[in-house]
Amino acid sequence: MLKVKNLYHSYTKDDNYAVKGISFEIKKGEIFGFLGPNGAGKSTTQKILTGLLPLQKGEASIAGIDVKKPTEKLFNLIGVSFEHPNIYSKLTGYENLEFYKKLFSVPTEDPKVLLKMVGLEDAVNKKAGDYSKGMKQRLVFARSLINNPQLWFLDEPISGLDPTTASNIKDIIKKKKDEGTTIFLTTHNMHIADELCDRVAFINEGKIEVIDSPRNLKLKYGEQLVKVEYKENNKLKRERLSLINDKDRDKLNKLVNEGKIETIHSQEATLEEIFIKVTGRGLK
Ligand SMILES: Nc1ncnc2c1ncn2[C@@H]1O[C@H](COP(=O)(O)OP(=O)(O)OP(=O)(O)O)[C@@H](O)[C@H]1O
Repeated sequence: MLKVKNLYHSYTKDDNYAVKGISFEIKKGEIFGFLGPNGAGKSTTQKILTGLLPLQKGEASIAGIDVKKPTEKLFNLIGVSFEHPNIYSKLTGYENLEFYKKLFSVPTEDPKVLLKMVGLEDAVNKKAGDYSKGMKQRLVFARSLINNPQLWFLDEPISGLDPTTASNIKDIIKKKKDEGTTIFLTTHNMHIADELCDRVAFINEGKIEVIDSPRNLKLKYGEQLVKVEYKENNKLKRERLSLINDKDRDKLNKLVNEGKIETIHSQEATLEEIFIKVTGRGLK
């Protein structure tokens, strides 16, 4: 669905690159996470792919359409939800979506259905300028679905939302994936990446350091450990035991056979820990 090859971008049009030769592909129906700290080059890449910045160097195509020469056909295929809402403040939520709808030449969704889906049914006729920050974010999120996009760009879709709203937004993303939508998710929130993404790319200083599924990354870079609590001489003991180290495995087997274990938990590495291991820096 999306193919990117050797993409570069320089804001100063010299060899000072914000994006330094990145390549990746996203398959239809996949949720692909673009994970990296501030200034890594995530937004720059997303802006090139959505036609907001010109493609200076490299290749990119969406469903076979060259991003270098964006056409109406390409814009009909994509949806973009930005982190920082860009809306018409003087129009109501409903009017914002009605206006946006007219920009597409493909069948569009009913604005009221979309607004209800993101919990804005009571604010349909309220001026968008009077919406709270989270409401504006949900309005932009709903708006990005108006053309029922095949490739959906999401930039920090749950940042700053309360837990219930965030959970609703995550459910919508999962539902869209089940319906076959391909999703390019930009974030520095490792939890959402871990929960939603089929594969993630770690981007740092304009370069992709690694691309894999969260599960494979955990298996490859994480230590396989279990945390056990057990009683010995009437005292509660806690230990972290490796599943690959023979001595620790023997100890674990002994504790299991003797029936001493009170609690046991696997200790997987988080994506953030793996990111630090791979890039030598944190995600924030
Ligand atoms: N309009 C601009 N003009 C000049 N340099 C820019 C511009 N926008 C971004 N940059 C620079 O390009 C680099 C990549 O920035 P980018 O916004 O793509 O990072 P990001 O990964 O999206 O970060 P964040 O998580 O903070 O949004 C940074 O060094 C940034 O300072």
